[in-house]
Amino acid sequence: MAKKLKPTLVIAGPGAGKTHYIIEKVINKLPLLEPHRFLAVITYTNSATNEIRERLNEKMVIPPNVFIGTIHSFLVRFILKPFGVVQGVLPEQVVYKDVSIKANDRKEENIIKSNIVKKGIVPYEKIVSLSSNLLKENKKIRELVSQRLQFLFVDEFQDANSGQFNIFEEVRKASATEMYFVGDPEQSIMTFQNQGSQIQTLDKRPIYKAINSGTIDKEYLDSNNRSSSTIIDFINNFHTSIIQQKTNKDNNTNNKVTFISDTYDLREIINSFNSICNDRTICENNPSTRFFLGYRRSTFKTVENEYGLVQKDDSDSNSIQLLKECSTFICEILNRSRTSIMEDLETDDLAYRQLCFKLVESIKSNPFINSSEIISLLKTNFKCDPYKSVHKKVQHNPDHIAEGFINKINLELQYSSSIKEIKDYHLTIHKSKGLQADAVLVIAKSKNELKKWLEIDKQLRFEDKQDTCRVGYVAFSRAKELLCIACLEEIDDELKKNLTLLNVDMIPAMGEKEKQPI
Ligand SMILES: Nc1ncnc2c1ncn2[C@@H]1O[C@H](COP(=O)(O)OP(=O)(O)OP(=O)(O)O)[C@@H](O)[C@H]1O
Repeated sequence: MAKKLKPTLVIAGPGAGKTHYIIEKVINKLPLLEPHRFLAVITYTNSATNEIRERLNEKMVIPPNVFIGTIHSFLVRFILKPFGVVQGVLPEQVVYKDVSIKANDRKEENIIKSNIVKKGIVPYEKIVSLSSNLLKENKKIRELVSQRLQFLFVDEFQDANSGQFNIFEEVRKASATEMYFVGDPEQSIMTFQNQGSQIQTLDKRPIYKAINSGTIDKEYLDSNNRSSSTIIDFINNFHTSIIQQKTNKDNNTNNKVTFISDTYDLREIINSFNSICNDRTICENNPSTRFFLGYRRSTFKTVENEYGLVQKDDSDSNSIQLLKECSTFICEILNRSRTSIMEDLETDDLAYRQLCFKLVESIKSNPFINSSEIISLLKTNFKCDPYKSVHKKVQHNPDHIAEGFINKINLELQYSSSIKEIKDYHLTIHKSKGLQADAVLVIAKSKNELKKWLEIDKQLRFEDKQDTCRVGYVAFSRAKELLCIACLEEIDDELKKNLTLLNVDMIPAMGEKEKQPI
């Protein structure tokens, strides 16, 4: 009998090169990939998908039986498309979209969701449960999926929720897929996914279930190719499963982790951070990239123009991406699948793309175009009514969807022209995941938030359902050479003592008068 395939869980901290690891592994496995089977890499963000694709592309022509994409696109392609219609859980034509439902309770919401699925509108969050049910209830489907998948890689595994983990478990049980999960439990910040009552303490989350599972092999990567030794020593205080070693030989800076003290004023904090960056007695090298991080988007919003900070957003600005955005917008606003729109218009794929291109061009040529103008263009070109709703309790606001689309395209166009010159970004800590900068300023909005960020008691970190302590960890670990921390509220002596025990330097803020250039 063939040896049972055990998945491997690779636990790796920040800067360990998780993407690098996956790319190397994929390259090693490709010669073994059978032509009728697939190698799939599941990522959690579009930027990670693009990075893996680009980096593989540099080394080879990516074979057609390699899939790289988000968990939702993976489930649609490998489970819902091939088995959803034949099993009668989905109609022939479907559109997958974000849906907002005004229901009185959870039960009514679920009934509405099931009703609209029958009409071909599949809310994103249903993708996981529909796929999971198909696998769980049908052994044959499990086997077929596993036979089709020779290799499965999951990046950012700490972000997999229980529903997704159950799917990987079903595939594992079918025993034909070699699986690798790569992640960092300390960067598990699930509260962001809006999972409400489903939020669990860290030890109950899938990555910990996997760590404690006898059916999964474990590997630990303890290198950090990103940060200086002072920053690594600092973040090592917090990690619940790894003590990292510095491996980046080119990063020899020894800047101390710094707390900007004696001020709670945002402008004073920013001025002080910039002056530390410019002071060669404190910051050895001139940082060429700087991140300004806060929990909320609004933290730096009021000062972004004053300091020339740019809000960093997920975007990729090539024309294929723009066309994809446009097609998603059209399906979403019309509540129809791409295929059914094309069938009604009696056009082919090329003509459909030309129509999409027309919409993008209309925004390019007039950035001030408004939602009603876009909707009117859409009605003329696609001969459909965007105001037709699918269910009276499912919110459908075409003007809002159109505004979102116009903003997105404008942002991407603007981003593509400015990306090369901009070096200073302000972003939420959640958005900074996976990214890095030479110098990082992290601002806590309150002393309680800061206190949680600095928590070193492993048990309390485990129990933090809100993930506040891990959000701090993600922020701290973005820094390559200089890490500065500040707080918008006065901190007490206990916190000061904690900072000192963590070997953090306290540097008093400079006054408003001495405003520093970036
Ligand atoms: N094996 C390696 N050799 C040299 N440099 C590497 C290696 N792996 C990664 N790096 C570099 O180290 C830095 C951090 O890597 P990367 O961003 O891939 O880490 P990560 O594990 O994804 O971190 P995070 O969890 O914070 O997202 C990058 O500048 C990357 O180019």
